Amino acid sequence: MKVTVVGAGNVGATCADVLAYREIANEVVLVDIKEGFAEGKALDIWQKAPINLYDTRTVGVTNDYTKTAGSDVVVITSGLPRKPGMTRDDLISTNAGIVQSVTENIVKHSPDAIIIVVSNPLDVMTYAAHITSKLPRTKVMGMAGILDTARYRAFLAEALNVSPKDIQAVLMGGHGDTMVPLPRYTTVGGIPVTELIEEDKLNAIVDRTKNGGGELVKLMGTSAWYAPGSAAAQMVEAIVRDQRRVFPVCVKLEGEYGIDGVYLGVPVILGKNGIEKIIELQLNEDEKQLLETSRGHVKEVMDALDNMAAKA
Ligand SMILES: NC(=O)C1=CN([C@@H]2O[C@H](COP(=O)(O)OP(=O)(O)OC[C@H]3O[C@@H](n4cnc5c(N)ncnc54)[C@H](O)[C@@H]3O)[C@@H](O)[C@H]2O)C=CC1
Ligand SMILES: O=C([O-])CC(=O)C(=O)O
Repeated sequence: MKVTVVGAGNVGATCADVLAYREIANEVVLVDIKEGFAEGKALDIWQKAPINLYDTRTVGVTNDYTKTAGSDVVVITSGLPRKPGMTRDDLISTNAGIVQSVTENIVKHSPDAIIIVVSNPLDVMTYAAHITSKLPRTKVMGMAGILDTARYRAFLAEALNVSPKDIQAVLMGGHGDTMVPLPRYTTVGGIPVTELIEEDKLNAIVDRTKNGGGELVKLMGTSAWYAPGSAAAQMVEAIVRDQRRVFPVCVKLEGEYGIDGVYLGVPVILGKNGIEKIIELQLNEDEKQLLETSRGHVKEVMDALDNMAAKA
């Protein structure tokens, strides 16, 4: 299996590293626009192979998409990360152009690839990649839900002093402050989380999860990469190994949850064809309201992108 990662920065290089050392692909091609940058990162990852014992070949290129030809999966991480004081939506004007031009190059050289978008603002960059690619919606998706759920699970594990391995959870909606963690679908070793933690503590964890990206931006001056890069690699693994894993993934909704034409995180089955199935949960009235707020926000940013395109 051949996987391309576009953007050799913090998230892209981390994703490529996980793909290599976990031998998720035979070949990983790293692409960046900065001269020599992807080549250097790929070489560094390759030089780690004799230490960590893996044989995935890692190749770096500067904007040369011929080397990406025939990729089975492509992860797009190219674009600006936010700085303290910015929202993800502030990145739209720069990142939309980058994501669109990268997608054109990808599809030209790997017409059968499944595309995983990571660049922010995530839901709207998934929209940009999907319309540019002209691929079916099952083959163009965004990574955010695994990351947001992982943050939620990590905070819960800390609060309950249990292993994060035993926390199962699902989270829906856009990748932003309006994301919708679902305590009703959160379990700890099979036990509903609501039986193990007080309501106010759980609410505080939900709020911290919603601001999880911003918390790290404030601490580091740029956004996170270890968990995001690993989350994207986990999606690649589910596809190339046809694992049929159940993850929250950003995809274009076409009537599911009563929503049409908006890109939102929902639970899906991920396998060799990409999105194998969208799972429709029976949400209660409160959850439906939260999802509707999230839909409204993502739709506003999608409209902003359409307006930018109309003026261009
Ligand atoms: N979906 C999610 O949950 C997450 C999304 N992100 C987003 O991922 C993106 C990347 O973040 P980082 O890796 O931290 O940023 P970074 O600045 O470390 O890396 C971005 C890389 O993209 C490259 N690039 C820019 N234009 C390009 C083009 N046209 N072709 C190829 N490469 C190009 C840059 O040279 C740079 O090396 C940001 O938009 C960030 O907001 C970050 C974390 C989580
Ligand atoms: O916060 C950011 O800008 C990057 C991101 O999406 C995240 O870490 O959740």
